[in-house]
Amino acid sequence: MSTEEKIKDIEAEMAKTQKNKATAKHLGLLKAKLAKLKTELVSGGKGGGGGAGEGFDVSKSGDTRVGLVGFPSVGKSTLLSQLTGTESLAAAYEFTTLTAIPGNLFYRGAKLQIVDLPGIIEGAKDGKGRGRQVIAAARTCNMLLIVLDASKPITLKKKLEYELEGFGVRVNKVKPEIRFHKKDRGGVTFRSLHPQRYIDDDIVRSVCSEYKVPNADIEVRFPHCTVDQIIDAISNRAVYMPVVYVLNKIDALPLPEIELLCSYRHFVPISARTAWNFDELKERIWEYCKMLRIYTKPKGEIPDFDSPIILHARKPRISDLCDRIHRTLIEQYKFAWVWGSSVKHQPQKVGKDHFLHDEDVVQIVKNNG
Ligand SMILES: Nc1nc2c(ncn2[C@@H]2O[C@H](COP(=O)(O)OP(=O)(O)OP(=O)(O)O)[C@@H](O)[C@H]2O)c(=O)[nH]1
Ligand SMILES: [K+]
Ligand SMILES: [Mg+2]
Repeated sequence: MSTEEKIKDIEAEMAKTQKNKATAKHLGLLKAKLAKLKTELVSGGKGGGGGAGEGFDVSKSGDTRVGLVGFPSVGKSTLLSQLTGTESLAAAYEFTTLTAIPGNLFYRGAKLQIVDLPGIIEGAKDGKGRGRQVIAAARTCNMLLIVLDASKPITLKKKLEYELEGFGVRVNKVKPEIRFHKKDRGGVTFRSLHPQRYIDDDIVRSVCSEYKVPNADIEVRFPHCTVDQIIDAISNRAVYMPVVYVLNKIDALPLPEIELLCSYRHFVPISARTAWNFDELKERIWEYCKMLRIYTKPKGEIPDFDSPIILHARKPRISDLCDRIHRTLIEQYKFAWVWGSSVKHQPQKVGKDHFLHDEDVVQIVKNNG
């Protein structure tokens, strides 16, 4: 049986199983199986049946990677061409783009790789179109622009999200606070100090057994964790993806409608064809990429504000900056002078564990200098 067929079988079984307390464990197990099979499809696991998760061969370049995802003919390629100057063929027929096309956007001293992707259609899991490869490529991005056609029903957004979520792409969600720790012995222990409506010992155990985890400690630090969240924690397959919804072809819409659509969270209306509202789009991309600009300052000189070092904001420290500048710099590191919002005094002497903020200026002082 192919992976697609197995997925169909499980979905059929889930559909006919009534949801109640007695079936919760069984359903949880089916969900875990389903998640596992779908991951196989996009990660090129065993036997996906024809090009499973092969993705597209685009080497990563630049400081971050932004993917363009959407239904056919919403204007993804037009957007890539206008935003980066790299020509990607655009036309009025569906599936004009058949592979991934990268372009570069230079913004605030950073180089962002924008990747145009083929259109996705409902049922990517069935291997229709290139949905799977598109999703495999989307998973490698640091953020996504979900491009929507403003003249089409906004409910299409839900269908796209459903496809992405099915393959472990968590759209604008934060990683839930679940501690998952594998052990050598002792079986599976599940703890939570919060009320749990959807999961219990049994369900957690069955998800663990599906993922062949015989021994582990699992602690849920919030109320009413879902089975899907437990599956994500145990399978480690989820990617937490910042997403901006780009509402394209706004030039074809009357003004009151545009105003309404602008008010939705995570939405940016644009016209790719006329490059309307690109300034806001770029600012949003920057915000969602969560990157920091650090300006380095050689002793006795002014910092080079044109070419910052870009760090990714999972709280970078001075030591991360050193690693970016040179592999062995940290060995010669004595201290650093920092100007900016991360310090109280301007400048302030800091150690290598100091956390940096966006636009800090740093002068590194070495042992021998
Ligand atoms: N009115 C209007 N038309 C647009 C805009 N952007 C793109 N289009 C048109 O929409 C059609 C599809 O554009 P593409 O850029 O090929 O769309 P795509 O999403 O890359 O399509 P696929 O690669 O086939 O998935 C073309 O005829 C474009 O000229 C826009 O901002 N306004
Ligand atoms: K098209
Ligand atoms: Mg295209």
